[in-house]
Amino acid sequence: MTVPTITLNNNVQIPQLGMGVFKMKDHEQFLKAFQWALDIGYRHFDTAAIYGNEKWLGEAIKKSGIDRHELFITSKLWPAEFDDPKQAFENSLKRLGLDYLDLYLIHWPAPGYQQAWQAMEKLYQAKKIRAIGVSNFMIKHLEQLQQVSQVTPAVDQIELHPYLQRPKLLQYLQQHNIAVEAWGPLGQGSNGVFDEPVLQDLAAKYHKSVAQVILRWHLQRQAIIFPKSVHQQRLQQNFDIFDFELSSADMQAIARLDKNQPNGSDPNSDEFLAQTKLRPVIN
Ligand SMILES: NC(=O)C1=CN([C@@H]2O[C@H](COP(=O)(O)OP(=O)(O)OC[C@H]3O[C@@H](n4cnc5c(N)ncnc54)[C@H](OP(=O)(O)O)[C@@H]3O)[C@@H](O)[C@H]2O)C=CC1
Ligand SMILES: O=C1CO[C@H](CO)[C@@H](O)[C@@H]1O
Repeated sequence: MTVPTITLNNNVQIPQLGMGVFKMKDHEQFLKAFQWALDIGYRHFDTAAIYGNEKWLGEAIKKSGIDRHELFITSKLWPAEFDDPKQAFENSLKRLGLDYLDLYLIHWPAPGYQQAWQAMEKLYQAKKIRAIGVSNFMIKHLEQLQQVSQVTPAVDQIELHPYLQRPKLLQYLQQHNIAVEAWGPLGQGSNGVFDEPVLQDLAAKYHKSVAQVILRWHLQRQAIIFPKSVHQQRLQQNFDIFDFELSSADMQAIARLDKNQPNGSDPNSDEFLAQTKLRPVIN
């Protein structure tokens, strides 16, 4: 089955479902999970320099023999590398063994992101990246960026799940033609969302798992998703979400679960800002 695509604001097509590779720390497990994903039909992979596994992704791609043009590969610029985005980008490409990226994102809106964005615009204009975007940007960051940019971000990759739905930000992104990417679409497997009775009832109603109901909800909100799993059955399950549709009443029932409750870091905290100054550990 071919995953449906979303058309980004520069007409690039992105598969709406992919696989994320955050916290995939074991080499053999990584190679296995990638090949399972490819066999199931995944073609979109989301990584970042800070995940420390770009090299493994490159190795897995090469080993699989798949045509590069069939894949959609995203990586991200970590704030400690805002001083030289071109070098950081080239290092990512080298680790991935690729000669272009499909999507490259500013990972967090840490100080210096406007200048970093301008450097990314140059890489985009030089056609080394098919699309550029941002991650963890709130409305105020997008407005500040607009003042210094020539290129509108193609996507904003933000934490989203039933307990963190961000309706105002989503409305802003839609109005500005910026596609939504949901990170932690399953609440990172740790925020209790799998135990939510409303979702469990919907899972029983549609004969699907809670994870599938959540992922389907994201799709129907037009979000691009890349749930992470190192288990073959879960990778398959997370892919089997195109054969049912949640009713609008059920979409509304999930909308009522919003608690505005993030799992991720507060980008304004001292702890987080200190973390963004650490250079990625590269394998
Ligand atoms: N831009 C940013 O700041 C961030 C981006 N990301 C990106 O988003 C991707 C997805 O987010 P992520 O943080 O991984 O969290 P997810 O919401 O994708 O959850 C992953 C967790 O859920 C478990 N899981 C996966 N599928 C199922 C299933 N069907 N049933 C039960 N449990 C399941 C996984 O376990 P197991 O592997 O054992 O199956 C893992 O523990 C990342 O991999 C990364 O690419 C993530 C964080 C921040
Ligand atoms: O994508 C992410 C996961 O890894 C980082 C930390 O190691 C996070 O800060 C980031 O948002």
